[in-house]
Amino acid sequence: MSQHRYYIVTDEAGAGRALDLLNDIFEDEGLPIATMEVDEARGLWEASVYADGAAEPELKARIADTLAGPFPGVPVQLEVFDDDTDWIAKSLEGLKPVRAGRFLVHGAHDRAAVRPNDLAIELEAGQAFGTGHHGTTAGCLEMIEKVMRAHPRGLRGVDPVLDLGTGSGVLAIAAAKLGPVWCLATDIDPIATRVATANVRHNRCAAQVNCVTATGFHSTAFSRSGPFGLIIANILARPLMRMAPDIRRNLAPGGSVILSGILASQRWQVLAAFNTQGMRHVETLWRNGWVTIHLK
Ligand SMILES: C[S@@+](CC[C@H](N)C(=O)[O-])C[C@H]1O[C@@H](n2cnc3c(N)ncnc32)[C@H](O)[C@@H]1O
Repeated sequence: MSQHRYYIVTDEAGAGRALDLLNDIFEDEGLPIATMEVDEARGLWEASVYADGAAEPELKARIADTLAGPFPGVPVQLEVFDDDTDWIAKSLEGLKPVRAGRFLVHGAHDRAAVRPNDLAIELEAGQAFGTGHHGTTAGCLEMIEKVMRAHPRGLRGVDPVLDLGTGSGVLAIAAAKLGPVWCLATDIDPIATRVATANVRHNRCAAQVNCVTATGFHSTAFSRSGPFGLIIANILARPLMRMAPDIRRNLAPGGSVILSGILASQRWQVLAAFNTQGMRHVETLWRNGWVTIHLK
């Protein structure tokens, strides 16, 4: 199936503003929205909406309408990815590797950037979200390191880990690179599960990470592998709120939850949904208009 990316080129602040506006309109339709830096020297960023299937002139027009006020004269551009396009590899082209805490997420072309103390995650080409360039992924990487290093019972306190909505597998790989924990990585999208499996192998974490296709908690893999000491879920605010009772049920006593895919404006609603399940807020990280929340 082909995929389309509708995007505008702007600066960092503009990309953040476009991200908020596009999320307000298109989040409910489940369309992935992302910002990324495309030219560090010139300070250029792109804000993009991704959609599957045939190009939709109507969608392009709605995006243009949404952005017309704050971005007068800035055209909405269209890029088409066909089945053979390595779009993650493409999104990594020309981009510097991303640092988040001790992690360095990079493509094969940037192996030389890895420093001796980095926890390097090399992502193979694939059709799944999670290159580290999105604020939610970077926020989760940073939070995973904080939570896993600070646990009073050490890594035993977070083992096993669940990465719900694994995409490229980047967060499960990050958890595995921090130490000897076992991780269940699930995604609703079988293509993502396939890509994650390949990335897990490529990063030599296959003994620690098992990738499974599942919608929410609808799989016996959860009861077989859980309860979990750490649940990481970078999805979107509404599905996360709906899944709050399931997340709580699958959490081990004293366990931690890291949530992302949440706009700053949605933070209180998400916290309320998880407070109702008896969980309390520990810390929030902000990145490019997105928040990453740690609860216990
Ligand atoms: C924003 S991406 C996050 C990918 C990666 N974990 C990261 O942090 O970069 C969200 C992922 O969640 C998956 N997803 C969405 N709804 C889901 C659900 N109900 N159950 C499992 N996975 C879901 C999507 O297919 C997508 O791969």
